[in-house]
Amino acid sequence: MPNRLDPAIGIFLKAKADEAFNKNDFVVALSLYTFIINNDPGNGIHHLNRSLTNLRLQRWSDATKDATKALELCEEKVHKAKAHFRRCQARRELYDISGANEDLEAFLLNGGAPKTASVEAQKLKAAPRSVNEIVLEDVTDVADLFSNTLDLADNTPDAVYEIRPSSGKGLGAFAVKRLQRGDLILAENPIVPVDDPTPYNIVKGFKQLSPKNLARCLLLHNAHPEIGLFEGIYNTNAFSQAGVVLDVARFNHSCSPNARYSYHEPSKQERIFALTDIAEGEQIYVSYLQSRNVYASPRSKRRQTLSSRYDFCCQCTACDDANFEESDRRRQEIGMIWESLPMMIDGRKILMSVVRAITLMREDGYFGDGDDFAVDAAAICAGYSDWASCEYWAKFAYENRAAEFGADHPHAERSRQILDKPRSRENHPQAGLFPGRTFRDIRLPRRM
Ligand SMILES: C[S@@+](CC[C@H](N)C(=O)[O-])C[C@H]1O[C@@H](n2cnc3c(N)ncnc32)[C@H](O)[C@@H]1O
Repeated sequence: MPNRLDPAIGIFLKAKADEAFNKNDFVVALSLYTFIINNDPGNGIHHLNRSLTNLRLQRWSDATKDATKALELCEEKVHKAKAHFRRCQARRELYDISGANEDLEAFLLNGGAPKTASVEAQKLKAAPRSVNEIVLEDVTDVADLFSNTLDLADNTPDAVYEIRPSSGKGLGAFAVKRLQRGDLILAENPIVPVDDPTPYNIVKGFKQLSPKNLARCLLLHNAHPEIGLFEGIYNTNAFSQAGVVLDVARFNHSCSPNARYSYHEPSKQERIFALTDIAEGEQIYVSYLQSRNVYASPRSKRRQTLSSRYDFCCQCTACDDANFEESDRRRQEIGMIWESLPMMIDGRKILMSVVRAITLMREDGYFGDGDDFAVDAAAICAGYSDWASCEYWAKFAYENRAAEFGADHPHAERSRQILDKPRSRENHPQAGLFPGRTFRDIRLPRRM
C-alpha cells in the first residue's frame, strides 16, 4: 500500500506522535498515529506504536487489531516479539486467556525477554476467564474502558454554536440558541498564524505546533492534498490574515450567508457576526467569497471559484434553488450598477441606483455589504450639500458595519467618525461641489 506522506513530513509527524506519547498524552498520540497510518498504511511500526497507545488508553480491542496488523506487516523478530506481547496484554483484558498464552509463547520464540514473559505469565494465571468472574466493583471500570475518550476539542462552555455533521458538507456549525443580527458568534485566535503565507512560512507555522494542536489541524478538511499536506490544510481553512482558526474552519459556505467573518487586526482575532436572525438549531453559514464575488456574481462563476479554491460544488440555498436564474439576474444587475456608478453624473440617478442595488441584495437573501453602496451615497449627498441625506446614508453605513464587523472594528470606527462630524469638509472633501439639491425622497423602502 502506497505511502502518501512526503518522507520528511512522515518523520516529523511520527516525532510529534512519539512526543505526545512520552508526555502521556495518549489521546493526541492516538490521533496522530491514526493520521499517519491512514496515509502510510503499509508500515507495521506505526501499527505497533498505535497498539501500545491503545493499550495505554485501555482500548483493548483496537490494541489487538493493531498488534495483529503489525504482525502481518513487520518482518523483524524484535517487532514481532513486541506485537505478540502487546496482543497478549490486550487479550488478557478481553478474557481471551488461551489466545494471550499463545502470544506469550510467540513472544519468547521471537526473542522476547524471559523475565518479562514470566511476570506476564503470573498475571495471566491470576486473570479472570470471563466477564462473570469479575467482582462487582470492577464492572464500572469495564464500562469506562469502552467509553469514547477521544475528544481533542477545548470546549467553550458558553459557545452559541456547536460543531456537528452537516448533511453532504462534512461538519458544520449550528446555533445552540436564537441569535440576532449583529450578535458575536465567536472570536478566536489562530492556531497557525502566518503573516506572510508563502509555502515555506506555512510549513514553518505547522512545525511549531504542539502535538495536540497539530493533531487538531490534521483533523481539518484538506481540499488540496496534491499541493502538500500543510499547504493543503492551510489553503482550505485559512480565510483571512488570521491564518488557520480552528472553529472558524468548521463553518460552511453559503452564497446567501446568515453570518460573516470579520478579521480584527488589533486583536489578531477572527470573529464571526450574525448577519440575520438565526433560529436555534439552524446551520450558521459564512461566505468564503468576498463582496462582488458573491453578491454580484452568477451561480456559475461562484461555483467555479469555489470549486477551484476549495474543491466543492456549492450546495447552498442560493445555488440549489430551482429559481437560481432569477437570483442570477438580480446579482448580475447589482454588478452592473456597481460598475456603472463611477460613470454616473446625476446625483438622483446615483442614489436611485444605490437603493436598487441594496434592495436587490436583500431580496436575494444577502444581508451583508450594504455599506459598499451606502458610503458612496453619503459622499454624493455631501457633494450636493444635502446634509440630512448624507447623515441618513452615513448612519446606514455605520450601523451595518457595526453589526457586521463589530463596533470596534476599524471599518466601523471610520464610519463612526464620519457620522460624528457628518458636515465636516475633512470627512467630505467634495462637500458643496455641486449646486445644492435635496434627495430626501430617496430612501430605502424599509429598514434594511
Ligand atoms: C473550511 S471547510 C468547512 C468545514 C468542513 N465542512 C469540515 O467538515 O471541516 C470547507 C469544506 O466544507 C465543504 N463545504 C463548505 N461549504 C459547502 C457548501 N456550500 N456546499 C458543499 N460543500 C461545502 C467543502 O468540502 C469545503 O471544501
